[in-house]
Amino acid sequence: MSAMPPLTDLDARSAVGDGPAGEATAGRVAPRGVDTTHGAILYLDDVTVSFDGFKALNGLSLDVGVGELRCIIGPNGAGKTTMMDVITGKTRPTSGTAFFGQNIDLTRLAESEIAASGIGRKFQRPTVFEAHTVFENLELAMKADKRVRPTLFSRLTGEQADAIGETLALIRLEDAVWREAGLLSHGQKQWLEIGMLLMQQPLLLLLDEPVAGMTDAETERTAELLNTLRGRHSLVVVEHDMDFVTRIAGGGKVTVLHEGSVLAEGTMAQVQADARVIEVYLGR
Ligand SMILES: Nc1ncnc2c1ncn2[C@@H]1O[C@H](COP(=O)(O)OP(=O)(O)OP(=O)(O)O)[C@@H](O)[C@H]1O
Repeated sequence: MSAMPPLTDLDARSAVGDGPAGEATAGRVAPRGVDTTHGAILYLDDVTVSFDGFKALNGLSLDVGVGELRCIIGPNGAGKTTMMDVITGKTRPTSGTAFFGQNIDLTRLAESEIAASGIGRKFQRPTVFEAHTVFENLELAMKADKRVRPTLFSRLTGEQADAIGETLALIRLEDAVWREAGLLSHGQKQWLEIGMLLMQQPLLLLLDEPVAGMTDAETERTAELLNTLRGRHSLVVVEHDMDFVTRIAGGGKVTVLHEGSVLAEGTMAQVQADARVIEVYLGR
């Protein structure tokens, strides 16, 4: 296990880097113009998605508040993935509206534009660059950020190195910083990918079954990580592991989807006691 060098040395290890001398690129994120003055970051209103007449989403309405960690649960086929696909522009609603803040109409933007506007998505399977180190993965993620001035073939600024150091601490991969990502455990790869998303400073983070395939210890650490992110980012987490959902939901809202729309919404205790939720999901 290689020890992590002081962060001041990190830029010296950088394979790619900053722009011409004197051009500040840290603190680099342009205002993205997401209007959240009404307190919500995501508004889905009466969204329907039909696949050849079959309604994967059927009049789905959902608001997520700024800084909220919203858990989405529901049986297989309830429409959870389709909902994420609508938010990220992968699937267009047949009808209904989807807004990021009050002003950004997600149904009119390309997937890349939505990502650039501040929505990050993590799919179920980790997709890290296996041949690169943990550090390089975080660095590449930061530099893939379209809002950052192109910085290939130059060095990291101190601020960028600090940002990587902070993320490493958050995802607890400081001891693995120079390890090839392909050598990490499944859980570590998942954390690294979350870290890669964080490097792009998303306003809204979508996580699809983040603890699937994790050990109990990894699941516990992931719960701690998400609890740390609560309030700093807005998060939507789709998950089937109810113990995990209980741990990250706290007293916050859990939304239960069923047949493409919201069946119930409330605290974990409230939805767990809901007879309809027990019938279609929890009681199975
Ligand atoms: N491209 C598609 N064409 C036809 N039907 C689709 C398509 N995508 C999804 N569906 C259907 O829409 C429904 C909702 O699927 P979706 O994947 O959103 O559910 P889910 O809640 O994410 O399920 P799971 O928990 O199994 O991941 C399912 O019945 C699925 O078969």
